[in-house]
Amino acid sequence: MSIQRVAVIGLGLLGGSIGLALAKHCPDITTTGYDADPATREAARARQLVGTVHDSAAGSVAQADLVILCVPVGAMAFAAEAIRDVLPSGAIISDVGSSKQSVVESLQAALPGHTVIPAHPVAGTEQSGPEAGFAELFEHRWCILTPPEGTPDDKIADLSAMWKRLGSKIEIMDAAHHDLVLAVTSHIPHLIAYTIVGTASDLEDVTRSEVIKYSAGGFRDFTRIAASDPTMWRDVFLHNKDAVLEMLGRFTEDLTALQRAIRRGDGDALHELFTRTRAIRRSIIEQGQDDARPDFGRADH
Ligand SMILES: NC(=O)C1=CN([C@@H]2O[C@H](COP(=O)(O)OP(=O)(O)OC[C@H]3O[C@@H](n4cnc5c(N)ncnc54)[C@H](O)[C@@H]3O)[C@@H](O)[C@H]2O)C=CC1
Ligand SMILES: O=C(O)C(=O)Cc1ccc(O)cc1
Repeated sequence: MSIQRVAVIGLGLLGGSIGLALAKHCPDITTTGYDADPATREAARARQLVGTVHDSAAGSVAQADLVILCVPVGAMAFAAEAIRDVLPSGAIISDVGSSKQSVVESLQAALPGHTVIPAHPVAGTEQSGPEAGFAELFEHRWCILTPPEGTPDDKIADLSAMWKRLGSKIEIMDAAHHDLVLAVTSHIPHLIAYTIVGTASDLEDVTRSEVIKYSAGGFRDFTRIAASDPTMWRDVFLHNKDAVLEMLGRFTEDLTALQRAIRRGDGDALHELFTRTRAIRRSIIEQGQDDARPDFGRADH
């Protein structure tokens, strides 16, 4: 049976975008929603992010055949516990969290006997909150599903079909593998951006105005990433701790090797690495995986 009633818990960037995308691409699907923050519920009503915004999590999921938790990964367990007693028995419970292993564990613990299919739409911006969402966020983007062993195939097919209707491409993988891959492709890049922007602004002989004035190049891209939501990213690092620390160890070794090459004047080592990384960027563009929308994710979006 295809999905007909979707409840969205958490009506910020991701939850709001899902509501708007369902309205755009799946007008046959009824949407309800809830957010713990009353001001966000008001804004969600004003923007019509979902069909009906409820004042309780329980009210929003009572009729749902799919519930999508769109809250920071550290809040997933609380959000799941809040619907435990009212979740319809056949409903799929899913989420959009940026890390998956700890999320699947807490959802299964909070909702025993329910079908849990974690998902990660690899689509977002540095913005957050109910004003930030837009219907096109998921178009041409990957959505990674990490169903635990034993998940019924028809439920995976139903959830995949819905994400495809929102414009996403589907990949299925193990939660632990997801967390390692995303640690190196998303989480550590964010950590580097937070670090470099922090380092630059801490320098005693570089004034804040100089940081702003000369941030036209690569540094400007880092400032966009470093403007990402502090609560969300705190939770990602605390909940994907092992994978992040593993990849951070490798990154630190590589950084040390570069430090040595610079100190020794080893231009060949630098040139070899920069040639390799340039080829990676070019192959991403050739595969059409770069951002086709020039204004996508920019601060002035
Ligand atoms: N921001 C991004 O670019 C992406 C974020 N994600 C993931 O999506 C999730 C949501 O992120 P955003 O939408 O960006 O955050 P957001 O901050 O825009 O929205 C989160 C919303 O959850 C609400 N909330 C928190 N605890 C709650 C609870 N217990 N019950 C109900 N509502 C609650 C907050 O009030 C807030 O409105 C996170 O897990 C994040 O890792 C995934 C892909 C991209
Ligand atoms: O804004 C950007 O560049 C992002 O990288 C957005 C993003 C943030 C978190 C995710 O889990 C997925 C995508």
